[in-house]
Amino acid sequence: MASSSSFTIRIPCSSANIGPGFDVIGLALSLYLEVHVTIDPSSAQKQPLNCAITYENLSASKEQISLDPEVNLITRVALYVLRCHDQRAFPVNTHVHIKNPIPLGRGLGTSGTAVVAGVVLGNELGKLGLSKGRLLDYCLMIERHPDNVAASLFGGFVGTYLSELKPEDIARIEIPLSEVLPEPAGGIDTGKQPPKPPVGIGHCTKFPWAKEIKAIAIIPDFVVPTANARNVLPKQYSRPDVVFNLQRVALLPIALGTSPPDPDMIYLAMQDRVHQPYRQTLIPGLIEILQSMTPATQPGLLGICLSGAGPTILALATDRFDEIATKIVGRFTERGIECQWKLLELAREGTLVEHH
Ligand SMILES: Nc1ncnc2c1ncn2[C@@H]1O[C@H](COP(=O)(O)OP(=O)(O)O)[C@@H](O)[C@H]1O
Ligand SMILES: N[C@@H](CCOP(=O)(O)O)C(=O)O
Repeated sequence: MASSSSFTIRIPCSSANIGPGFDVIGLALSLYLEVHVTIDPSSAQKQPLNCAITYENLSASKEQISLDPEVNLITRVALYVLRCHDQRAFPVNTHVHIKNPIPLGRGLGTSGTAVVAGVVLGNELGKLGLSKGRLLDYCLMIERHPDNVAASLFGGFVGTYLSELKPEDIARIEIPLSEVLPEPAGGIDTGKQPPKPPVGIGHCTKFPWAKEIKAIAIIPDFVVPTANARNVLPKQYSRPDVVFNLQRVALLPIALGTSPPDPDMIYLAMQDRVHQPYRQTLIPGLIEILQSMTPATQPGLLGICLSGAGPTILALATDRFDEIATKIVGRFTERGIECQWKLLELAREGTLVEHH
């Protein structure tokens, strides 16, 4: 009889863009999604798709998270990876226990961590032995901008890009998400083979990070779904706005990698005209909040931006973390918005799997 086994997957959250690096730059931070997995083929319980999900503190989460393995993002992604390798269900009696302290829909990359978790879960359960580069391909079939998933998978401060693909491969990655992920079919296996990702969809480079820099995440008590925050962006940009961002994004890796950090250079390198101005329609007071804090008026502060698609504000600093956070929280409170804040560090290691 097959023996039981267990392992844990630990995925850091992410802050994408860091100002001008829209869909390019990502930062892995020290708040972790954990997925605890046990497989016990000797136990007699019968579950849909052989998988039971439990989620720690589900009642405390304001969002709806499904515990149906066909619907839950983590297990649905794992099922996609397994089905690409002709494995139709989870191993008999798989138990997936999710611990998620990362607030959902706030710009700290929870959908990216869930997608990475699902891809790594599929790889482990199916004993597929996929390389990290290939895992990224699978992530990019679902989360189609590479900044969050690359940071969460590889860790550190990363720059990412998508490859120029052949026309047939472009068609493969542009197919609707509903055709990639198995659609919930009430436990009935349609037997459909999902499309495998082309090889080498996206790539990632790690930049140096100055050891003095820490990240303060000010997390407002409301959700901005990333899809909504992408829908408010224009389809086209003026040349001056594009050049403005290019000039700053070229400076950003040097600015954040130089020790001791230069606050003026970092503040300048974190300015953006491509996404933040448009997202203020969804985040009351965003631009005023960003403009109200500068290294000249706030000692310890290096730079400030929207984290991912928001509404979280990311302030990079070397010192006076409490004071900086309290001021930003106060700006939201004036607008009737409650916040929590967290002091985070760079998560240099990305996703780790530990077998017990
Ligand atoms: N641990 C998780 N388990 C299941 N679904 C998740 C998990 N984390 C995130 N999600 C899904 O991703 C959505 C949030 O994604 P998104 O709007 O991109 O915000 P974020 O900025 O947090 O990535 C959640 O509403 C939920 O549907
Ligand atoms: N580049 C993306 C990043 C989205 O990050 P998230 O943490 O909000 O999911 C964007 O800005 O849309």
